[in-house]
Amino acid sequence: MDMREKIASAQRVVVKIGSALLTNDGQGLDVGNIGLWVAQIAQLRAQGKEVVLVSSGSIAAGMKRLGFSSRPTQVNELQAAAAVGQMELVGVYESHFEVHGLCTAQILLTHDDLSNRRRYLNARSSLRTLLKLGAVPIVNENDTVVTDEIRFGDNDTLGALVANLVEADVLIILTDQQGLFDKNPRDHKDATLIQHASASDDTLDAMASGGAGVLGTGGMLTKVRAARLAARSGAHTVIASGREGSVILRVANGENLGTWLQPEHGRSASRKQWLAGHLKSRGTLIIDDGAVRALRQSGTSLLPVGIKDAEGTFSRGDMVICVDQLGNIVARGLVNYSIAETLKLLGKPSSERYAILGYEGEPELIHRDDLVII
Ligand SMILES: Nc1ncnc2c1ncn2[C@@H]1O[C@H](COP(=O)(O)OP(=O)(O)O)[C@@H](O)[C@H]1O
Ligand SMILES: N[C@@H](CCC(=O)OP(=O)(O)O)C(=O)O
Repeated sequence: MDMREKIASAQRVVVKIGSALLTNDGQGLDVGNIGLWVAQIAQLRAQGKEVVLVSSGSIAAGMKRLGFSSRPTQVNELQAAAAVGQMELVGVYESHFEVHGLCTAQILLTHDDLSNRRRYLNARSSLRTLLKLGAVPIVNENDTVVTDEIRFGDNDTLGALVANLVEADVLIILTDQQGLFDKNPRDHKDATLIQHASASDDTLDAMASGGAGVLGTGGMLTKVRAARLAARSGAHTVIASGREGSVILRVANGENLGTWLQPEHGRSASRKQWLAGHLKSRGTLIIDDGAVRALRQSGTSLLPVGIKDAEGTFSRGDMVICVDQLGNIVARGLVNYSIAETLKLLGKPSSERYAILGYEGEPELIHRDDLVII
């Protein structure tokens, strides 16, 4: 399959729009272009694709509103600018998406939210639900509550983590350059565009280390690293110019624009590798024959009704092994409930979980996206 087919077959797309692009030469938000990107996202939605938008721009918008002539350097001033600007940013998006009959949702995340497994699952569940309900989630860093040490700092990294979180097929990073060049095109007129590379190619780092623009924070290096991070869950990354006409539609429909950074492994292989290599099992679920068949033959999620017993000390988000009643390993996956909750849910239909637990968790004990059949 070539680029055109791989990217064009993507069902779930994360679009990241950087500060360099979102602002009119540093003079607040570029409302006209935002309208054009929104229209393209609306078209992708009409094609049946799910889209999560990761948008920077709050600091740049707040700077204008608060009268800063250059980007503040103090964290508290950056936080103030972000808090003011985020209001305008989501307001602009909301009014543009409304024209296309789409509803938006604001998601502000911190590094901690994604490194803590429980919060990670909560964020993922909210995002999945929003996508299922047809809303367009608009994600930014929660700048108000973070300081230097715990910031993502740049939204490229955030975009990649969101791509991992929602298991996106493609991450499209829009910036003010046509893509990754072999050296910084701002300083070198003879720089040439890299059209296609493996995300894991470490020679890209030296090419990308030319620094950021005036408003952006990461430059190209964070975009290359973001592609590497996105590749860990099998996502493709395309870095392209947001100023190119219909860029989002053209990239998402497989046109050879910008820089395509390809993952080494496909999504399920990446997921398998990650589950196999990175997490220690914290417990075992003994599943009945019907559940074994459903997992093996239909690739379904694992529901509490198919569980005979559970052992271990696992919490929500931990990796557990699923075995049949003879002890043969069937699957491994990330469990949505702790051992105490699982023991209460054993063999029960999902519809009873509220009555049993007193709150509404996920219907699945392990979602099929978090499950690897052995
Ligand atoms: N090899 C390179 N290819 C393209 N751009 C580069 C390269 N090295 C550095 N850059 C710089 O990265 C900038 C884009 O990064 P940044 O300003 O952080 O944008 P954004 O806000 O969109 O994330 C470009 O304007 C460019 O000057
Ligand atoms: N959260 C910040 C974005 C951080 C940032 O500058 O990101 P980027 O422009 O993508 O390098 C904002 O909204 O201004």
